[in-house]
Amino acid sequence: MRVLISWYAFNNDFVGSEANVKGPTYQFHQHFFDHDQHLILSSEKEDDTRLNVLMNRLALDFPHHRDRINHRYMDINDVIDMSTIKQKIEALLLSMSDHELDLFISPGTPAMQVAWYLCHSTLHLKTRLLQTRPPSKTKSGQPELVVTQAEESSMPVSMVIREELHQSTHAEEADHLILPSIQPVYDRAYKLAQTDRVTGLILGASGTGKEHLANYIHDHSSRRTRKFISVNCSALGDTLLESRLFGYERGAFTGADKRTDGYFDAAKGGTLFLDEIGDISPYMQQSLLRVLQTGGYMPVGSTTERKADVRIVAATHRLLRQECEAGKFRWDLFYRLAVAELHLPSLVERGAAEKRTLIEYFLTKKQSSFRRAKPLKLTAAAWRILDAYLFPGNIRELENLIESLYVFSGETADVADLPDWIRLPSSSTASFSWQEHEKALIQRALTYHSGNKARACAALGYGSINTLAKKIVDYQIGSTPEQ
Ligand SMILES: Nc1ncnc2c1ncn2[C@@H]1O[C@H](COP(=O)(O)OP(=O)(O)OP(=O)(O)O)[C@@H](O)[C@H]1O
Repeated sequence: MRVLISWYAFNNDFVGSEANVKGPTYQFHQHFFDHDQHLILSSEKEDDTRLNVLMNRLALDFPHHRDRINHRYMDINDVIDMSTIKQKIEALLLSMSDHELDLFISPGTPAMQVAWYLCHSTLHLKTRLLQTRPPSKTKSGQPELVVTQAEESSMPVSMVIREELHQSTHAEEADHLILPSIQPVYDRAYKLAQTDRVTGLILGASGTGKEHLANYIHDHSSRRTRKFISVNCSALGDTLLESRLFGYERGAFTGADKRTDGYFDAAKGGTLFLDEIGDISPYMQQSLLRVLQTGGYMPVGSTTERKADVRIVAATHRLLRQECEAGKFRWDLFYRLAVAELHLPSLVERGAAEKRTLIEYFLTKKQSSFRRAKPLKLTAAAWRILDAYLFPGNIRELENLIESLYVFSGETADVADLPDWIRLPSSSTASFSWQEHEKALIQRALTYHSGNKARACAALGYGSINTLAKKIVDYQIGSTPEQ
């Protein structure tokens, strides 16, 4: 779909309280509009009388455009605040990234125009910058449409950023294995990284690489020289999570003997990764929503607000939309977080060929950390068993398995070197239900480690014991695990 997007011109699109037929928006419709949609942006929060006047006039004079004209309230307090304008239109453009976007830049304040230029040159979306030349400035006496070429040479800032990114991409390349099934996710993540503060929500089962992807976003953004801080939200109760995130003043609670900065301070200028966001309480959902809405936060026990200068990337293994539908997670927070939603597939969804490539990748990658002269080899029989195994713990389980093979095998790993639960699958692993498989695996790990949750958790490769504890409840695994 071809979409035209523009602000309206506060002065030029109006004569008094009427729409100006010589104004840029009207003229565009009269001479050049052949789009599937025109999205007119208003800086107001709601109820914009001027916008209504303009839209009514366009609908009246160009009835065949009527159904194609839409509007969006952008809620911009200060129309010369370039950074806020840029942030808001970045989010808008990313949400429409599947379309061809013509950015009509003639109407709007200079700050709005610069923001269009920056978004066009840094987001790598299918955007064109359009301007109109009024009849008084053309030889023909007719208005002309100009497609503005924002060459990189006219964009020194973004060029510098891109050059640095290019170098860092090379440095990081070895750590990211981007195979075809996740290429589109990483492409979207790259575009997200090019924005400054747009939030991202990564969805995917445990061990699918959510934190890895969040790291990739940070490494490819202009924030990469600052910190990437990862917080496992499910591991901390409300009070602890709140004081860790926002910091606290001296005397804020018993034991708070000195003023302490939180993760929002520590990650200043960088990226804050909120893992297991789906597990936070309604109270913390409200607190985070406030930060995302106001851009500020208050340390516990303080009355002074601090500005939050972080990009938030959140992740969860939960089906967050369903959690919202069930009333367990706030929709308003969901939408604030999910400006860019990224979904990582499980290993089962990624197919046999990619699983093999991942095994080979980790066999090679771990060689140097285990100081082996040659990469570990697998016998054909061991390969057959791994081909049949579904790896419910996804990449993390696969990576852990290769590490344990390096620890316990010689130059070649054979069937006998594989753990029991992989070598001797029970009838339940013949099932292709991911949940059944994971449940069986947890039961076996608990049996194997005599019910010791910490050891079972490490063997399963879960990031925290809380993840395991929750799964035990979710899957209704009894205290006496099945054999
Ligand atoms: N694209 C990739 N290339 C190379 N290694 C990867 C990739 N994706 C994930 N990994 C590796 O897989 C392991 C698991 O990834 P990660 O910790 O990001 O998963 P996760 O989804 O955040 O897990 P959890 O939900 O349990 O927190 C890590 O060691 C990570 O480095």
